[in-house]
Amino acid sequence: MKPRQRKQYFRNMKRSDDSEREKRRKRRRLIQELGEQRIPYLSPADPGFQELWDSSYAGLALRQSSALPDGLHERVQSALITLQRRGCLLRDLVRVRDRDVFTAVSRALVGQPGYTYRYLDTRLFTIPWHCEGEEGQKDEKEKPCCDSDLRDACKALWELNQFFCSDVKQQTNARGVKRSRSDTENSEDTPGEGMCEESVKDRLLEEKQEKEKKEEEEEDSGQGCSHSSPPSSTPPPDVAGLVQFNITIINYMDPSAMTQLKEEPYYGMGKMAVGWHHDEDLVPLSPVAVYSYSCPAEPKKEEVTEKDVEGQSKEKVKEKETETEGEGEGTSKEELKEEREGLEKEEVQKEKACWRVGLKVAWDIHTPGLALPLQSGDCYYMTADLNRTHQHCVLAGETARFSSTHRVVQCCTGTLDYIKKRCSEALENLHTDPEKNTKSLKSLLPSALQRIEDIHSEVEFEWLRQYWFQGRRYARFCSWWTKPMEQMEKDWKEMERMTQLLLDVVEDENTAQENRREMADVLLNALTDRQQHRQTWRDRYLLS
Ligand SMILES: O=C(O)CCC(=O)C(=O)O
Ligand SMILES: [Fe+2]
Repeated sequence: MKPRQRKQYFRNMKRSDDSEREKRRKRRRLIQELGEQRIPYLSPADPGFQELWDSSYAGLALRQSSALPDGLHERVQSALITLQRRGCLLRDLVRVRDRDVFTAVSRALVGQPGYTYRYLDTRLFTIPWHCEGEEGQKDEKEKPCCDSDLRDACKALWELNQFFCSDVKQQTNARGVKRSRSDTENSEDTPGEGMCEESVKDRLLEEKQEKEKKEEEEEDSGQGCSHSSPPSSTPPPDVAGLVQFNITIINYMDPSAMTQLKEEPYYGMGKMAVGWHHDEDLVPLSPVAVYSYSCPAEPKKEEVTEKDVEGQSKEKVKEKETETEGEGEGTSKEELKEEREGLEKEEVQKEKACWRVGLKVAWDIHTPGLALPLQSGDCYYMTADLNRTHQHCVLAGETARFSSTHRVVQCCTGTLDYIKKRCSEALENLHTDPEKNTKSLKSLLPSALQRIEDIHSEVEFEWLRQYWFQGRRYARFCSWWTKPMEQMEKDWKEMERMTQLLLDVVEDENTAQENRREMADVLLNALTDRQQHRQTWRDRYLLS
């Protein structure tokens, strides 16, 4: 970071502290205003549900389980169970509003070898999936990186991915995604998964205020649009007519094992497994495809099928009817009203037994929310700019449930190939004298030194520490990352060496005075930044 950038960085940090405080104050005030009020939301049984979907949630598509080949369901479901049985699904420690929290759902990232996915300050490393006809990914010693059980599981997820790649495209073409009225609105990422307590409660009203403020600012500056364009190296989401999903995050949660699920606070939709969020780190406008598999958690629950659950609640309704009839003497208006309310409650209960995805328009407290129930095997797609203009959450049902969420992750700075290239670039500046076996820096140009120190920090904080923190927990099942990370650690040690060499130059009285000052600047900035970041990571380790 250049000194000017550094100042800006700290100024921004201070500003974001101030705005956090300001937001908290606003939040408290708004919570009071909102009181017990709830914003309406619609479910399939409500009149106007389809119209609302068409008008305000047009980028959402449901694919019922029957759209997938039977064999694929079986393979995918058994793959998900394998991942869970093998202990691959773990709760992530993510950062939300300067705090480290565990996600309620357990997760694993499966996808293109060497890819990572970054969300809420946490980088996940892929368990590689295996393509048709391939023997299985080999690690550097040419041994398969996972055992055959896991390989088959990942292969099934790759197959599902292939299905989604072509099906999403067809669905989008067939339907011709209508532009929702929110298309012209701006959105900003709000804290996502793992979002907790007071944070969700007030966000909606706050969003409205922020949006108004933003619009004013934009009018002032004459800008129409505030979201940034994709980096130029980002491939388009759809190459040659195909959507290229490159990773999937597997989610798992058994609600009976969770004691503290948060209530959805704006609409009263029920308990949330994943709080309101936009998906992060995706190629702009790329779709997301989700496979939902609800399964009985405990062996003893295995006999209770969804049909049984439905049957049971019908039984109860019947019992009620019988009781009322049994009273014989005719029913008063009040009694009828109570009766109806009782039945409505039953309906709501029944609806909440099912897992659902909840959607809302970002920056909007007028459009009703949407709650879409998902039967086991159902899939849904979020297409066009739904993920940008809307937020989604996952509402827990009664059974345990897996989901496989396929995405087109930005790969410009998140792949092993990318970071390896960066390391080589930095190490090119290190010269080894073969005779004396001493090392020295080739270029002492401040811009070159700056670039190297930036790479040094990137390797340490975006890769090594992220890997030590959460990534290497997968090494037990899959050796794919082990060697590359060892190599990266060696490269990092060389970079530490280079920083030491730079210090030697700066301390050397024979170095020209003018250059010394500039070099010292670069060095001091890098060291101060790293010291701060290292402290943040120490705190994270202590909490984990
Ligand atoms: O499980 C789902 O249906 C979606 C989960 C989700 O939103 C996510 O993982 O980002
Ligand atoms: Fe999501």
